[in-house]
Amino acid sequence: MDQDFTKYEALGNDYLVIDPSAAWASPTADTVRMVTDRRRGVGADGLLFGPLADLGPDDGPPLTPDGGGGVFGLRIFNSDGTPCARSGNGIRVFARYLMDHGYAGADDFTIRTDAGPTAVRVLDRASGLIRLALGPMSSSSRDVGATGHDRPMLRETLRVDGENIEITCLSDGNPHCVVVRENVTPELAHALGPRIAGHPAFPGRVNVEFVQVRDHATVRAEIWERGAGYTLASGSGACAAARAAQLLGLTGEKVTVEMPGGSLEVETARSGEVSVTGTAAQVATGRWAPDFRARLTGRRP
Ligand SMILES: N[C@H](CCC[C@H](N)C(=O)O)C(=O)O
Repeated sequence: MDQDFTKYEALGNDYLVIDPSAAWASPTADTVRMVTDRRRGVGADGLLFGPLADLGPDDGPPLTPDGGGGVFGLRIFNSDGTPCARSGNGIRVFARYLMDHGYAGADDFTIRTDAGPTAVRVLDRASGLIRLALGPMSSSSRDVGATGHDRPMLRETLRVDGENIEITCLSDGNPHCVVVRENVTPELAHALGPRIAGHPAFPGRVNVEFVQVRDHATVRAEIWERGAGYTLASGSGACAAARAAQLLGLTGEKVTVEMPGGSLEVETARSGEVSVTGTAAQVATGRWAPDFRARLTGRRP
């Protein structure tokens, strides 16, 4: 492989892809932080490690990194080094990587992450328009990782520094907390996002989506992610925003989610299955400088 890493972005949500065939070892929390650091590293919201032939003990059917069976294993990391079960933008990015690097020849394939399989359909190769089927989203507090007895988390009140905030929570493998407001801004996400993401009601932390309903088919979302902070867009966050708005009776089955980095189309089938459609694009490929590589590998250059 003539590159150590590739950088992609999906609506300004940027990811580094490291191929195990070119890696020094599996990423650790430390090395993820080093490479995603925006000043001392290459910089990204997260890191994608794959394609992998093995995801660990409860692995299910064998993965086929060569594309033979069309199932590709992927590990996702947030920029703070924590693992992340799923990423709507990251999986589209990885799908594009698989297409660009000759792993995926067909327009339909599957990417397996710690959250299970995600069905990928390439709608337009030239523009990188890709649809992901994420399955149903759960509103169960157990799936969201919230404290208290198991219950659907629709229209709950969360007390944050003396203020009562109405929240609706969902999980697609990642936990999400949706807050509907008449107007949402980056300032709101920066002010309230970290206080909800790290609230004691969510011991494993939570991704937070601030949602403004424009009309029955359009919402605007500002996002604060656990593990990455403020991002310009989030695929699973957009799904949570659209699905929560629909469950609250504010929108229909097809919703355009506008985020600072761009828009995604989210659709909920009658079965409750959620799919998301959007683009992803390659930015750069690169090589580690010898000294940086030495720090990553712990070996002298
Ligand atoms: N950027 C991702 C979401 C990452 C979620 C992650 N921050 C976590 O759950 O830990 C996306 O496009 O879906």
